[in-house]
Amino acid sequence: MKNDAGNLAVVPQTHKVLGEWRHESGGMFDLLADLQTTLDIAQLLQVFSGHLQASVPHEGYGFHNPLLNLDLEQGREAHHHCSYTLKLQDEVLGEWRMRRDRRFSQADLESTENLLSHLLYPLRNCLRYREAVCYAHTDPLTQVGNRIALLNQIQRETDLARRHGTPFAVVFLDIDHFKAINDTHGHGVGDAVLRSVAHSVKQVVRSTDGVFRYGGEEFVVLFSHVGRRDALGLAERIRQAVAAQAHPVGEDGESLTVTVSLGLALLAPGESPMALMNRADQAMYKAKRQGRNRVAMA
Ligand SMILES: Nc1nc2c(ncn2[C@@H]2O[C@H](COP(=O)(O)OP(=O)(O)OP(=O)(O)O)[C@@H](O)[C@H]2O)c(=O)[nH]1
Repeated sequence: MKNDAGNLAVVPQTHKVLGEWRHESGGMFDLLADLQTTLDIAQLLQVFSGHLQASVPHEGYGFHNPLLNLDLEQGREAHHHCSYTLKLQDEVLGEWRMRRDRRFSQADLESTENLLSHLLYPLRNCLRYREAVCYAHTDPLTQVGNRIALLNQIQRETDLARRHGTPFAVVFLDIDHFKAINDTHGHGVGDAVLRSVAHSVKQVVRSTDGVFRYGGEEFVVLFSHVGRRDALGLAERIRQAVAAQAHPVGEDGESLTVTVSLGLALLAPGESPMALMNRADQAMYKAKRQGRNRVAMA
């Protein structure tokens, strides 16, 4: 693959762009208006690519921002590519990549750069919006999804599972005797244990599976496309991973371990997300009654 452009920082050049783009297609004002119509990054890039096609036909494009975990790709692979680091007032917004079968000429690159300069402010708005949504859906202590995020996702996953006839499992997880950890070692250690349990769970599950803090010392994990046997295996792996983790409690190298009780429920025909969660919660209490540090099925 050839990079015809290299990595350039695109900065807004409104004047130059206005003149050239109006001359080339007369579509500049449509572009500016269309770029204001969405706060969704994928949609924004689609709109942008659609406008760019008129002057610089391309087979595919991508946008990457590792800090925000964004890796969007559209279209197909092609032999030639160009990429631009998009910057606005020293803030790196991400990298725009474009691919096509034909080599990019100097005029193509100039048109691309000109149009990209109009993408910067709308793109920054989208990124800010995404950050705000992310923040509102993230538990600040453990950095996993919070209860709002859970309720949104469980509804979505239940709908999808029902539509496609795929299995869907919910795990309720509660740290055993967590109050005693707080009482003995203080809330700072309790908080550290919560963070590290969340981390252990995330290490076990796929990145597409959702991990959420339901509240206090309770977490919920959603397993899409996972049947009963695999869900049981995953819940058991979570239990083992948490139990294997040592948590430092002082300066002298002292550490403690914790265990978790897990309740597992699989979506039944016609069941609501709330009913499914309740069954998983009840199964978790069953695991507690049976002696803790175990997985119980609903
Ligand atoms: N450090 C810390 N503690 C919390 C947080 N949220 C809830 N807790 C504590 O979690 C503890 C939960 O205790 P209990 O509900 O009695 O349950 P448990 O001690 O884990 O006992 P079992 O669930 O029966 O095994 C309480 O002491 C809460 O104060 C938090 O964000 N940080």
